[in-house]
Amino acid sequence: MIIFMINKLIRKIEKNKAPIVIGLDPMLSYIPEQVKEKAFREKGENLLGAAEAIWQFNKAIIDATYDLIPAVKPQIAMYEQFGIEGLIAFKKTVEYCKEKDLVVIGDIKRGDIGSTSEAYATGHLGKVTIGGKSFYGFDEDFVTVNPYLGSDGIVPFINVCKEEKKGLFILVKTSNPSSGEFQDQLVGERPLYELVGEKVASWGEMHLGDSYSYIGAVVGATYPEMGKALRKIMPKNYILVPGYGAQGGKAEDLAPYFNKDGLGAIVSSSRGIIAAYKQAQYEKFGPTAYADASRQAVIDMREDIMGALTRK
Ligand SMILES: O=C(O)c1cc(=O)[nH]c(=O)n1[C@@H]1O[C@H](COP(=O)(O)O)[C@@H](O)[C@H]1O
Repeated sequence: MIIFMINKLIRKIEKNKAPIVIGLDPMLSYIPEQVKEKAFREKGENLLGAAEAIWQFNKAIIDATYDLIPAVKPQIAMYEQFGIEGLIAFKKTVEYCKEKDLVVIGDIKRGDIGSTSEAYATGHLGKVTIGGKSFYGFDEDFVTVNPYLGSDGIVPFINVCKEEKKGLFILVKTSNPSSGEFQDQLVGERPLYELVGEKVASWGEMHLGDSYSYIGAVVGATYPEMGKALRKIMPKNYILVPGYGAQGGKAEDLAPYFNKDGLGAIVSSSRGIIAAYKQAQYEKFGPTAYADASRQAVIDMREDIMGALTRK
């Protein structure tokens, strides 16, 4: 029997005691020289070589951490910047993570009108039919989506999720400094992010896995007061919480994003994990043991967050 990915995600979070996700955002500047040199030697100092370097970099980090974590979140822009070669590295990364039984959240932040959204949803979560056969495109388990175009943009994604037993994380309140420019605007007396949160809650009620909906939300770690309010508004939606670490989000601020059952949120960190070897704290590993530094950073992040939840 195929189970909803949200149920698998929760099961893995509970098993690993780790409500965390590693963001695979491989900027070339994060990749140690020896990895780049080898890739350039083998494939050329060009788009193909760069794509090879990010793939090899990802693979080593996945190998060093997959037993500790429930999920990864590759951010597609970091691959797209290398054109088709980068997208092939994205696809290889998704496939490899799935082989390691990780839940893959494709951070693609799509949102468009109906038929175009349908094509995005098909390409990233569903399958296309060609002749008499069906083919999966990128085949992630969840994707991030932007709700600015309203239901027309979101419903095609929900339909594919229902069919494929996959899921979404819809942007509700983002972690970046200017997120308030639009998201905090009052509509009547309510900020827009709360209205979006209510809509996400109602989509969630209609699309439940076991205990939680497969329609999740994104709420940045950098706005804990808003996180607290949104937790109440969206009790059954899983919240993806980016902004921990590099953007300043702290573990002690994260407890309100979780429900009383200890579930309901998954905290994301990209640079803080994949470029850990560059931080003073992990200096002893050096660039050659970059994947070991990432493993240690995952262990530390898990302890930091679980510690804050226990003190809650
Ligand atoms: O959807 C996201 O993941 C996301 C939403 C948001 O509000 N803020 C945010 O930073 N992100 C993503 O989370 C990652 C942040 O990376 P770090 O700041 O390095 O942990 C990037 O891939 C962002 O695109």
